[in-house]
Amino acid sequence: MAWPYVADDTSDPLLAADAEVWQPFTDAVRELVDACVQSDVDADDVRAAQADVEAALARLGKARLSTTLGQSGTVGSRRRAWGNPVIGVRNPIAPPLHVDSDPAGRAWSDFHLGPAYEGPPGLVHGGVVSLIIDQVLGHAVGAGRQPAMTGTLTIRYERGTPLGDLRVEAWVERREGVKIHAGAHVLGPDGPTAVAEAVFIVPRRFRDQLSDGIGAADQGSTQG
Ligand SMILES: CCCCCCCCCC(=O)SCCNC(=O)CCNC(=O)[C@H](O)C(C)(C)COP(=O)(O)OP(=O)(O)OC[C@H]1O[C@@H](n2cnc3c(N)ncnc32)[C@H](O)[C@@H]1OP(=O)(O)O
Repeated sequence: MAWPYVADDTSDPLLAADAEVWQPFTDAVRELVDACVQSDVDADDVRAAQADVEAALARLGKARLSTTLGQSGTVGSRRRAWGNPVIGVRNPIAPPLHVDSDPAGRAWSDFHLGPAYEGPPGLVHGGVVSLIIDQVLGHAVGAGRQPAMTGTLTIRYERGTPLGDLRVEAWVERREGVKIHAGAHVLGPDGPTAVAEAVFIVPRRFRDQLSDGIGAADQGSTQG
C-alpha cells in the first residue's frame, strides 16, 4: 500500500483562512448535536429545526471532496487531521481534544465531555473512553516520529468515567523492534477511571519507506 497522504497546494495561510471559516461552523454543529440530545421543545419546533438542517445540508452538499479529509490537505509533509473523530476541528463528533506531547513519548490532554458522549447514566460511554485513549496513545507514539498503528489495546475500566472535565495521559514504555509498548489512563475528579496497555506496530508496508527515510520525520503515527 502506498503512503496514504495526498499533498495538495495548501499553504499555512490558506489553512488558517479555511480554519477561520470552518471552525465556528463545526462548533455550531457540535452545539446542534448537544441540542439534539438535550432539547425539550415541542414537536412543531423539532420539525421546523429539521427543515432548517435539511436546508443547510442542501447547501453543503453542493460540492464534496473526492478524497477523505484525512488524506488531503497536507502542508509539505505535515498533514491536517481536521476530520479526525477525537481532535478534528472540522469533525463535530470530536469533542475536540487539544493534545500536547513531548519528544520523550508522552502525550496528555485536558478535555470536556458533555451529554453526547454518555453511556451509563451520567457516565462516559466505554467506547468513547477507548477512542480517546487510542488517539492520545497515538500522539505519545507519534511523538517518537514513527508511523505506527494500534495493534493491541487493552483497557481496564476501574470505575465509571463521569461526564465533565477529564484528563488523559499516555506514555511510551519501551520499544522492541517494530513494536512500541505504551500505557495510558483517564483521570476523573477522583483519580484514574480507566487504565490501558497497548502495543503499537510499525506496519510492514511502512518499514521500507522508513528505511528510505520517507515519512519518518514528519508524519507521526497514522490516523485512526
Ligand atoms: C501525531 C498524530 C496522532 C494520530 C493518532 C492516531 C491514533 C489512532 C491509532 C489507531 O487507531 S490506528 C487504527 C487501528 N489499528 C489498525 O487498524 C491496525 C490494523 N492491523 C494492521 O494493520 C496490522 O495487523 C498491523 C500493522 C498491526 C501488523 O501488521 P504487520 O504485517 O505490520 O505485522 P507483522 O505480521 O509483520 O508482525 C510484526 C510483529 O508485530 C507483532 N504483531 C502483529 N500484529 C500485532 C497486533 N495486532 N498486536 C500485537 N502485536 C502484533 C507480530 O507478532 C510480530 O512480532 P515479532 O516481530 O515478535 O514476530
